[in-house]
Amino acid sequence: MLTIESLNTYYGDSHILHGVDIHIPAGKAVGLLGRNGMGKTTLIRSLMGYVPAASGKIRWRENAVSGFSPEKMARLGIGYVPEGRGIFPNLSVRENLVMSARRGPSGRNDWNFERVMATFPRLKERLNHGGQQLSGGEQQMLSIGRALMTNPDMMILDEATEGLAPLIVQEIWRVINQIRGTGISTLIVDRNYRAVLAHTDHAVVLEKGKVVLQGESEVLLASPESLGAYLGV
Ligand SMILES: Nc1ncnc2c1ncn2[C@@H]1O[C@H](COP(=O)(O)OP(=O)(O)OP(=O)(O)O)[C@@H](O)[C@H]1O
Repeated sequence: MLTIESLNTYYGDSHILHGVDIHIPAGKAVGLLGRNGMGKTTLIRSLMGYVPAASGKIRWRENAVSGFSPEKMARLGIGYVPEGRGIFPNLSVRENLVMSARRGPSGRNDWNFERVMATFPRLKERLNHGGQQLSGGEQQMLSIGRALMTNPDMMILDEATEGLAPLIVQEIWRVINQIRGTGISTLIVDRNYRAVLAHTDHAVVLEKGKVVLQGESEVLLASPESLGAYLGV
């Protein structure tokens, strides 16, 4: 569904991504692992069009989409939940959700307001609160809810559980599981490598902007020593 080939990205003179290849098949969940600063967020920002890649190819459903804007990538069906949450703090929970609502590119419309409410009961109790009045966990749920309201075919979640209380973290993973169960492909970055491996089909490890290890998540989870060198675990 999404294929990245030989991606090279720079910030100024700093060469951050070195020929990265990643494939995310339709309906599959892929985890992106690596220590801080290894290029995970840069990879996501490059593929979404926030940071232009210097070279390489990005294909979505067999179409070349390299150089597309973030808006265009979102319209193609990629829901992005950025690190640090992308919500409108001055709008209410309801407004944040309703303004994101649209049919997916393939016509799917099953993620509507009611379904998002059913998925996040906490948000239902906060509908008229402003985005800035929410707790960190509620903001994260709202950010995921907004992406779901666009009826995407793929969701990208960057550090969705960062800084949240354990119960809320569990709740977020529950929702990620649910999203996965509906056939939406996912690309997941999270510091908790065990949780990532438990919720994905395949995982890719980045070190200094290079893919240094990849494999089936189940296999990597069963032999974490192979990850040790790269994740410091
Ligand atoms: N806007 C920027 N300008 C210059 N360098 C940047 C910028 N953003 C990130 N970097 C550098 O690019 C490298 C990769 O950062 P990136 O945020 O992609 O890593 P990451 O694996 O997502 O780590 P983290 O978990 O800390 O977010 C780091 O060396 C970082 O300092």
